[in-house]
Amino acid sequence: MTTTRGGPAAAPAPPTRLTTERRAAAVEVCGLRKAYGTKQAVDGLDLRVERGEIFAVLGPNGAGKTTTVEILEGFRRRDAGEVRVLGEDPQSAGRAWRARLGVVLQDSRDQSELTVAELVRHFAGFYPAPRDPDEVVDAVGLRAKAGTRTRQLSGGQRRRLDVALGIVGRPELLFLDEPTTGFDPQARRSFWELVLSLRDGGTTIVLTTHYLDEAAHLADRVAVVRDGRVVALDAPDRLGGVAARRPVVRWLDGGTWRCERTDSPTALVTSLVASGAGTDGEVPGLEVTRPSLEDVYLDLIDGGAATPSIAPGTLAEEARP
Ligand SMILES: Nc1ncnc2c1ncn2[C@@H]1O[C@H](COP(=O)(O)OP(=O)(O)OP(=O)(O)O)[C@@H](O)[C@H]1O
Repeated sequence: MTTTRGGPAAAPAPPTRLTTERRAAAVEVCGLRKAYGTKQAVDGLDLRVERGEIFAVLGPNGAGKTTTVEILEGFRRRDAGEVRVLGEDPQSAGRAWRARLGVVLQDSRDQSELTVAELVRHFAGFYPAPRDPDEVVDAVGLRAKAGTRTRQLSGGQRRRLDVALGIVGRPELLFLDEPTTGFDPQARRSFWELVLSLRDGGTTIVLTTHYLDEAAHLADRVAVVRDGRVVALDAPDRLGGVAARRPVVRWLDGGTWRCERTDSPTALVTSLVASGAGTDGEVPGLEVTRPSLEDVYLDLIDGGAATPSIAPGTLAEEARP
């Protein structure tokens, strides 16, 4: 499996045309637009998801993520732009195309008298080459609940069942919309392992999530959507560019918190020690941190509320809670 990592550019280069080559990309979107009345929900969005990658779509509430993903899934019509999903236009693609997709929606409330194993078996019957239903139940960690009626599942167990139904058809492309909402920490971890194993088995995954740690752990690349457009696209550890990732050194100086963003934290710490910052050779409160994906994301969407805006190489005082 080839894991695609992003190129050096922080901002996405808009595709100039969509290719007609079937294996070219899992998803290609160019100039996508969609309005609801006067609300422009998607406003010229471009992106490209490579085959075999986990691609996370991040953005604040109302940014246009669900609208975009629903257009890709063929559930919603666009106003303008070009879209290819597995080489076809979702607006005109047929049942054979749909069978190549797996969709795990944000909100599935259907209650059933069927047991977990029965429902997964039932769904497997819709696809030409399904996975073994029992193996799928195992893979999502529901073996102990295989004989339980689905209406008796907890929220997190129901979400695992949704994932089972999404993958039983052996999809080439899997859409996961906020898949771990309601999961306990252990369930999230084991779900992450499942998603990675699907990717390693060749499934392309488009993941929408509000959990930045989830995106950081899973995604090969992330797109940040704001106001219906992609404002940044890169690997999680490269998003925002080098400057956004510059380490921050914090320390206490005579009762005042100070911090500095620097490319050479070791040199700064050495100089602090040499300058006798602490009476016992220790620098009080010393901390060296690298902005997390969450810090960079918050900077991208609200212009810097998350991290102190410190020019490289300058000292700054910082209020601390
Ligand atoms: N069916 C609809 N009718 C009218 N407006 C809608 C409809 N669906 C979405 N919108 C509006 O379009 C904008 C984009 O919504 P969308 O659901 O795509 O955002 P989102 O990024 O998925 O948000 P969230 O993170 O809250 O799920 C929002 O302003 C929303 O209120």
